[in-house]
Amino acid sequence: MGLTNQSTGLKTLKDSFNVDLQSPDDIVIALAGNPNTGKSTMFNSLTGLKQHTGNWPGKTVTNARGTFSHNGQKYILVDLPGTYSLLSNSVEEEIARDFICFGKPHAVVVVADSTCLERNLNLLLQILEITSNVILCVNLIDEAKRKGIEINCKKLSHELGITVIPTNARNGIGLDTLKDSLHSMITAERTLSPIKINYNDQITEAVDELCPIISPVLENDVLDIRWTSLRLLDGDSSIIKSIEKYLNIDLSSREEIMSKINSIKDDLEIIHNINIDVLREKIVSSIIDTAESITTKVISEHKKKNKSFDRKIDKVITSKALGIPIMLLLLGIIFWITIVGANYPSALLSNMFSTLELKLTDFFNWISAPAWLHGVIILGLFRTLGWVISVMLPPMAIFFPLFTLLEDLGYLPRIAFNLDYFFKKCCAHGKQALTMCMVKLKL
Ligand SMILES: Nc1nc2c(ncn2[C@@H]2O[C@H](COP(=O)(O)OP(=O)(O)OP(=O)(O)O)[C@@H](O)[C@H]2O)c(=O)[nH]1
Ligand SMILES: [Mg+2]
Repeated sequence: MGLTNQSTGLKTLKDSFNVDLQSPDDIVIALAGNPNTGKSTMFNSLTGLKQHTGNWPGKTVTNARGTFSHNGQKYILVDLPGTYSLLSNSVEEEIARDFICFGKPHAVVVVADSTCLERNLNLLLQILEITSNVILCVNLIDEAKRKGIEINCKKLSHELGITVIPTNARNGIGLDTLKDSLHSMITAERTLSPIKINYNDQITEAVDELCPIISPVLENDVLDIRWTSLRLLDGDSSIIKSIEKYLNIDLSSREEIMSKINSIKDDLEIIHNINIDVLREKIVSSIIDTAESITTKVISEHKKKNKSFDRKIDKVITSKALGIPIMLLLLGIIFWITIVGANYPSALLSNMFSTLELKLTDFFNWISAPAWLHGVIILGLFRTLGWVISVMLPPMAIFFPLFTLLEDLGYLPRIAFNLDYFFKKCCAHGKQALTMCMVKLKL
């Protein structure tokens, strides 16, 4: 397919996404996927950078960039925020969608969590509607193995019509194969024809009717016309804004397009009883059905005792009745251990600094240092440093390991789940509780 010749989007990449290509031969790769699937871990392994990673969803909130070379070819890797779809339900979804649509990366590597493949395929299928240059990394294979889940990657590749690589981003397993596959993709002459989502007849007819109207307006090859038509029909106003922002085309002022969209929508509602909500529901269920049918063909699950035990624990710690009390109790215990436990090392450190201060004062007296110098260095700098260390260090040294323990046990996403209801009330998301927690502690 010779992706090195692709030039569309290079200007947009630099101007809008701050991805500066040193040479026109540089290849831009986007890392996309559901939250918490190991994208940043893979990004760090490939580029040697240190993007923030952790065992809860929603850590990466903006695009991060890094580079690596393979077989003499330079690759620019862009780590996108984790998203469950590209239907612009959140800012992260818009960031990821806009980069894939308008940044026109040469290829997209979708990092999927192999322990819940079906949910991850929903996003993959949506990305395949926008671009065919996609490689799927079935990540966390070690976790899948532990849970008795077996994925037939060869069959999955055949079903999807794209390259599928089993990976363990934490240990770097499969990353060499990924680099080789990227190399083959950019040098290959053949065009990929991956699987497409099958929508019902009424939706397909509606899209077919809108495509010829949209096609001459949008620049050649910039956006997939069918995908764009579907977004316009399902009332996604953010795509109109993004088209204006990145392509400088104001669709909302094109009378012929807007009236055609409205007349198709009216026909769908009057003739087929498909209003905008039903249309969205049908689009989403077509994606889910396709993902489900593929998953059942490629996955085999051996029931393991520990899996059902995990589920039982999950049911209790996220239940309506016990979820919040258990969370408050656990966080209360951690808070108590942090505060009470920190008192002892704090007192020790404080005593140590007081003794040291006396000794240093004796030393200053011995050398007959002026009072102002003693005031600045000992009573000012040294005493403040001593206070800060004795007060701040012990709680941090206790809290962070405990927080890491909760993270490794997988409890943090459960906290986000339990708090989601309350955060939603103020137009936020439960996962922000964890980010808030980290920011508060860093302060
Ligand atoms: N066991 C195992 N853990 C992994 C693997 N890949 C990543 N992880 C862990 O999974 C967690 C999430 O990884 P991240 O790289 O932060 O995930 P992300 O997809 O960037 O997450 P968001 O930015 O929130 O979307 C971290 O604790 C990683 O160490 C893997 O292959 N196996
Ligand atoms: Mg990340």
